Amino acid sequence: MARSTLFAALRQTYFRSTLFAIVLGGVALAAVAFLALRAQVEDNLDRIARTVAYSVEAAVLFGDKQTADEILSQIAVREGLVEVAVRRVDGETFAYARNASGEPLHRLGTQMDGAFVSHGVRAEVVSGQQVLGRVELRGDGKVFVVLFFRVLGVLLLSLGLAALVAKVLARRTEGRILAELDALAGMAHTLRLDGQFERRLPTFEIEEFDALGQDFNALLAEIQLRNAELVDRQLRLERANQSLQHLADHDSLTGMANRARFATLLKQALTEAAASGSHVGVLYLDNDRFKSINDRFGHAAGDALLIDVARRIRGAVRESDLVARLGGDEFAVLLAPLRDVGDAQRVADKILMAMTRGLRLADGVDIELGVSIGIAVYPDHASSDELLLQAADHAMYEAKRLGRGRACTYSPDVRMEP
Ligand SMILES: Nc1nc2c(ncn2[C@@H]2O[C@H](COP(=O)(O)OP(=O)(O)OP(=O)(O)O)[C@@H](O)[C@H]2O)c(=O)[nH]1
Repeated sequence: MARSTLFAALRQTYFRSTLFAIVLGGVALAAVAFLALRAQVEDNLDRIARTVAYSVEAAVLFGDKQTADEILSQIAVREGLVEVAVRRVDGETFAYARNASGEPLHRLGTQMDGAFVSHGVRAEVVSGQQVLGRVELRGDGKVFVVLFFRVLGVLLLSLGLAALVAKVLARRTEGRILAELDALAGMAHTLRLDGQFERRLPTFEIEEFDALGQDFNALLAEIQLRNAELVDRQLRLERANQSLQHLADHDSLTGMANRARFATLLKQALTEAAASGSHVGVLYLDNDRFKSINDRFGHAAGDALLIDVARRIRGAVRESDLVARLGGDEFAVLLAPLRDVGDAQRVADKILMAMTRGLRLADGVDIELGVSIGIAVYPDHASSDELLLQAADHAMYEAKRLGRGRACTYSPDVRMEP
């Protein structure tokens, strides 16, 4: 199907209807003008015919052909007749005058007159009750032609003007429709590209477009509302996911990372260290004689101690280092990146220092803190995450064995008991 724009279709309709109206109006007006003029010219010729009949009555009555000819010549010239004749009752021509001219307009007038106007313009020459003959004449249609073409000219001018006004008005209407339709289509297109649903269409002058615009705005408001709801729902879901993820990754008592998270990040750190050739340190911490604290001061006091130990470890390491509670009274610290084993030992010493001050419980009882720390460094002491954690664990037991409250670095030479 051949497509056309709305405006091409509108323009074609305007053009056809205007042309049709102008042609129809023009033909009707030209016909009316023609008939009115013809009636006037015929009236005039009838009047002239009667004047001629009256003027030649005496000449016809007395058979004075010469006088009749003269009268006919004078009247023909004065009234602009092409020819005028007086014929007797038996049809014989009694007098005749012709007033021919060669000019084209005159010739055209004569033809027009012959074709449309003075067919059989006649008047009887009567003397008393007796009919002496009849006058036959043919007018010069020049006046008729001039008048007719003038009327036609004015008519065409008026129709041209009407066509021009119709065109200007059509363009104006078209412009209004185009502007409002453009605004509607432009909005739909822009929205499709940028999705900025807070935009709104202005009010329109054309009622139908205005109704469409208002419906469009209502739809936009609806979409905006739905979007806001969706975004809100998504945010809540994300928050729920984050808190679920946090629960899955963290120890609920101390808020530190749990064993699973520690294992994941340790594996990741070793992969990166293997690629970059750097070191990764693991500190394995176990509270000293924690069982007796539980037994002496109660489980809640033990919990408070675990929370405090976690806080102290956290405070002794860098922000980028990971502190995790592996379970029970065991903690681990992931030191990544790490320059060398010496740095890991310094961090362990810092942690031990942080434990020197005791913990005062809510009931005023003071508890002494103590941790044993095992140190292992990749790639010096182990080649994988599991072996590294195992090495740190072994070193921690070595620290316990050597008297607790100290740090011990993994050494393959020493046989370590778990
Ligand atoms: N309060 C508290 N106690 C816990 C928690 N998880 C484990 N424990 C206790 O922590 C104690 C751990 O004791 P162990 O590490 O085996 O032994 P220890 O008394 O610390 O002795 P050493 O490790 O040899 O110095 C056990 O009595 C556990 O019941 C916890 O979440 N809260």
